Amino acid sequence: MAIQRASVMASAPDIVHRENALADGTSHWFRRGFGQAREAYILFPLLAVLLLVVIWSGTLYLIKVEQARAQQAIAEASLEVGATYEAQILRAVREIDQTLKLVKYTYESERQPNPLPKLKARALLPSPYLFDVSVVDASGRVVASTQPSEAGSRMAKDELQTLGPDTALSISRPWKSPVTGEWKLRFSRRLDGGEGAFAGIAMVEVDAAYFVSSYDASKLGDHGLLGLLGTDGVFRARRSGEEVSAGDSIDYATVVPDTENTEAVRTTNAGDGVWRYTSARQLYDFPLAVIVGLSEEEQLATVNQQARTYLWRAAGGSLMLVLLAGLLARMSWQLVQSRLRAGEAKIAYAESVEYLAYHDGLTALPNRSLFSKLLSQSIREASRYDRQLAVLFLDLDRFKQVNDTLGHDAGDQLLKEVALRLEACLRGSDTVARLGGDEFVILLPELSQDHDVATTAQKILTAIARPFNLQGQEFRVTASVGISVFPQDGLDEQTLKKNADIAMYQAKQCGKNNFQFYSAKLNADSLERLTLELSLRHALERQEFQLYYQAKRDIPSGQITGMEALLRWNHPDLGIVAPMQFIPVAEETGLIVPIGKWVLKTACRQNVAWQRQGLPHLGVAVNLTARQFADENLLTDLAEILAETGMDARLLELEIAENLLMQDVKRALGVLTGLKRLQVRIAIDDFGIGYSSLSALEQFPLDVIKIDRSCVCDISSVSEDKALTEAIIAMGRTLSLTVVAQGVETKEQADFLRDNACDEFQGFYFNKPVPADQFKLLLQAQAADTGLGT
Ligand SMILES: Nc1nc2c(ncn2[C@@H]2O[C@H](COP(=O)(O)O[C@H]3[C@@H](O)[C@H](n4cnc5c(=O)[nH]c(N)nc54)O[C@@H]3COP(=O)(O)O)[C@@H](O)[C@H]2O)c(=O)[nH]1
Repeated sequence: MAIQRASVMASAPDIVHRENALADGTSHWFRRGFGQAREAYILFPLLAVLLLVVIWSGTLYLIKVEQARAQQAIAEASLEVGATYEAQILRAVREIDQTLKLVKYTYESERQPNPLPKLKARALLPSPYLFDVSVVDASGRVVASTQPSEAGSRMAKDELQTLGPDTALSISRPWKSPVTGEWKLRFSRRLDGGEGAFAGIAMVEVDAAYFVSSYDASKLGDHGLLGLLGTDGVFRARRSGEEVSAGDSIDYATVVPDTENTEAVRTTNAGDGVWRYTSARQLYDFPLAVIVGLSEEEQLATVNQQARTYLWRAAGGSLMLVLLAGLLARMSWQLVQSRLRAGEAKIAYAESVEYLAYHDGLTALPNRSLFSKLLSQSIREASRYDRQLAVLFLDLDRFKQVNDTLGHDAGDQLLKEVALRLEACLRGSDTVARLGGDEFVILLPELSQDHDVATTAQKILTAIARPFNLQGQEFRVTASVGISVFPQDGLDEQTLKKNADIAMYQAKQCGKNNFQFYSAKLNADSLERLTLELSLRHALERQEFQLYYQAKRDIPSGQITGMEALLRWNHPDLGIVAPMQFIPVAEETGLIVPIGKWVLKTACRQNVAWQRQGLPHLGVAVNLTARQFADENLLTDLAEILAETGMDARLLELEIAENLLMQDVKRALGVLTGLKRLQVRIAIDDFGIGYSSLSALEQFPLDVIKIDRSCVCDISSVSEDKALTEAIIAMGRTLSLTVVAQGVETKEQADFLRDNACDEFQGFYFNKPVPADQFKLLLQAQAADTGLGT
């Protein structure tokens, strides 16, 4: 099957269209990109990354700010401690210098070689525990000292000479006491003799540790620094934690600023490698500077601890965020996947539904619906391009025989094999479809000459005629093919199919295993007959049948005692078609068998429904034709219908024409016995027009005799009919049969039948056949009148 498409030529509008399409495509990709980003499984990780950036930049910024603030605080603290330390040192050095000046003054003014006792007596000397005050003569001999052990000792000459000529306060380099091993410092002033001659020195010796004793661990920590530095770059005293040292030297100029505005500087000491915020101040009056250093590590410990806490919290938060985002993204991904899977399943389901809607389940060929669409489309194209097309209707000639003898599985196998052979005979552009049963239809969408169709049709007949191997047996069937050609045999799908069907019927009439082209020369009668037959074939599946019901009434009481189900055909074009018109056709074609089964089932189902609705339990009569009566499946079908509908068999009555019983008495007896075994009631229909004798009827298990309408019609005027009717009533009574008079149209006829004790009558005088819903009203009215329910 091929679907043809018109080729499209590129033109200016096409190019514009293509450019627009390109722009559309680009924006489509953008839209798609944004659309995807909106998907939760992408959005969550994106948000998580964003939050991570916020968390970490916030955390790092906070740490940085706090550290900067802390560093600033350390620098300020360093300056503050430095200022305090400077004041302490100034006080101490001034006190020492003051003492020296006193000693000098006393010595020089009073010319006393030992002024110390006098000064001591006046409490003008500092505590001997802190300072050793001594007087040294020009030869270097200690002539007086607050430290008794010092008196009489000597200073080295060269040492004295370094101090000698200077009039200012002299501060020695630190040295280690050989006695105590402590670092010592000496402060001294020159003593003048008469006429300014060098007379010696006054000196104060102090432990170097004294100058760093104000080291406060609560402020300076274990690695802080207090230092007293000489302008010569030599530390007079230095303390870090508990460790006191002196004598090491540094570059004074780089450490001590020569301005008033000092500031703390971050430096490291080569000795201990500790980074400190160091501030240094030069003493105003003395050749000394104080240095204070705060260990960066110690001072920032709290802030660093805080920073670590921040980092841990950020890390913990990040981990939770990543896990949460991962979890949500995973759930969302799974949701998307399951949505996709559900979507795919829906598409697959829709595709399979669509496939089933348009294909035959057995052969996988296109079905009637798809064929109709394809045919309509091909007709449109053929008419646009002025082409011909052909529709071939194919019906297998002996299919029923295969089904009946080999069974339905073999029948199915045959149909599948036929489908394959048909496809093999056709071109890719042709279509073969199965309409149902053994009917196939073929569309040849492009014809050049008529004989193309004939060639194809002959090819098909030859292919079908080849033997089939069914269940290990070789089996032969033939086919009849009818052909209609567009446009001469029809301009629309329906007409082409109908005419191909008529042509196929002609092929059957012409001895089967041949093909026939549709001919408009068929005479009107046969065409009408054919048309009727064709429509009748589809009437069941198209649900065009309907049952009417006619009441049977009890003569003495006038009550409805039962009903007869009568078939009506609601033809889409012809309207209601009377049974007399179509039942002979159905009988001839065998269609009466499936139609009759439908009637039986519908009548039983309706009867049970009325009973369930609380209406009286009345019998229903159904007609059987000769072909139905001869059908070998009659009893089994009937049993199935009774079981399926739940119908009480005793309420079902089958009307059989009198002549059917007499044609083959033995067989008729067998069928009737079977029916009686099922407990179904049996009525002889149209009795009186045949010539059955009482003795002939006696042999059959009957329940009802229905007097033919032709007898009833003239009972009031024709004496023979009157006599015949009286005789039938009497005969029925003798055989204990219920006698029903049909076709009662007048009051006279009714009165006559009442007077002659006929049991029941049926006719237009009382009720015409009506559809089920109207008949139900009759039953309800009667039930209301009599107050009878079930
Ligand atoms: N196998 C089946 N045969 C059926 C079925 N339904 C009907 N038939 C056969 O068709 C025959 C015509 O039936 P229908 O046109 O329905 O006519 C029935 C009544 O309408 C008609 N009738 C009833 N009373 C009167 C009347 O007073 N006057 C009058 N002119 N006609 C009347 O009689 C027909 C019923 O006859 P019968 O079946 O003999 O009781 C019909 O004869 C059936 O054989 C069907 O489902 N299956």
